[in-house]
Amino acid sequence: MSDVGSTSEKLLYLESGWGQGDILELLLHVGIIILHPLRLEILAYLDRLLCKPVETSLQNSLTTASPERKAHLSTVINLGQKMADFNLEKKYQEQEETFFDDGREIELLHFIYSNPDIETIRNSPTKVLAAIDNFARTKKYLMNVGEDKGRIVADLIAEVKPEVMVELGGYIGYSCVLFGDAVRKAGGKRYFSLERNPEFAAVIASLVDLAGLSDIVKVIVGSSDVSIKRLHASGDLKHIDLMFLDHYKPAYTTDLKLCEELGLITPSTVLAADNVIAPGNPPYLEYVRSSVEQKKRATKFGGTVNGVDSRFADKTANQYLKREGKAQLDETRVGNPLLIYESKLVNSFEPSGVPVRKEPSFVDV
Ligand SMILES: C[S@@+](CC[C@H](N)C(=O)[O-])C[C@H]1O[C@@H](n2cnc3c(N)ncnc32)[C@H](O)[C@@H]1O
Repeated sequence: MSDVGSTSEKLLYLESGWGQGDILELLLHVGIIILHPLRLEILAYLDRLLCKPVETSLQNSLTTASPERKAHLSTVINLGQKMADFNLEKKYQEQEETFFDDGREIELLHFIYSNPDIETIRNSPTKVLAAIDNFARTKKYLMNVGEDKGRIVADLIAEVKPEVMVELGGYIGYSCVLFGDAVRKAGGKRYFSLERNPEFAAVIASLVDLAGLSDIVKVIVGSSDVSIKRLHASGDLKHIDLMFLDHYKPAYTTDLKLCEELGLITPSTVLAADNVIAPGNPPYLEYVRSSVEQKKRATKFGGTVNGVDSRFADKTANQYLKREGKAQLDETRVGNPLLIYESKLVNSFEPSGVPVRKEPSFVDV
């Protein structure tokens, strides 16, 4: 243990056969594991709350790590609440009992295309987003990521510069237009928007075309797991540099594990997951924060086939029941238990102005 605390640049190397006992347990508990083809590198990094006394030296090991090593970090950004003031003028309409799939998505298209200034909107992602926001502020609520949380991911795109980005859950295309534009500006090649509802997917495609982003954005219609497998099998998707998870909450974990199993997620991948605090996604948070040992232990006991974790409220589990029927999720997926994620909570606001409730035990970064 003292080796770890006093190590600034030196990294510990462990052969992939496990069982190194307490020291490993400690490192897995507090650290990031950087996966290497031949051996596992463990780069210790402590949350402020977890182990303050050795924070500095271990932080140094992070800051002095070579760019190559840093590039191997798998990162999970969990979008939560930011303490900046929310501008009430930007507040979306209240979310009603039925807040999507009631015709409002097509209404949105009529609203935008009947704008007398439509020709000035064309080929401008910013103006398309403003038009969508205008609808959601003055007409009906839309379940978009919105300006505040959207900016966090757009900044992340500028930093990560993904060649290929995937979003799970496109809805009417707000995140797709915002992030597709950001990926293009960052020099990226492809933005895949995976959307199960064909009507919503058609709305996305229409607004992507209006925004002039058809060269970079590809809208994929179908259930995310099926689409991921097909894109991988066809060779169209070989690696995911950045993934935005914003679809069916119980599918966050199963889809992430699928991507891990297919080798689409590597230690350089960054994940941004929306709504993990509110409405909340305990199984996903648990998975991305688990140690290798915890994951291995969990897989021994197995999951349920085609089941939805009982921690999800009925409302979440049945959100898409009307169209899609009962969710079919393969909860037996094991993913790649050797991947460990560094997890950060980024605070923000819902577009309705509601600050997402903070998780009691979480560390802000
Ligand atoms: C919260 S909305 C996405 C909002 C969008 N990302 C934005 O910010 O503009 C969730 C979307 O995920 C879609 N969805 C739900 N389950 C899905 C699945 N398994 N595969 C693909 N799309 C799914 C829904 O149809 C819905 O349009």
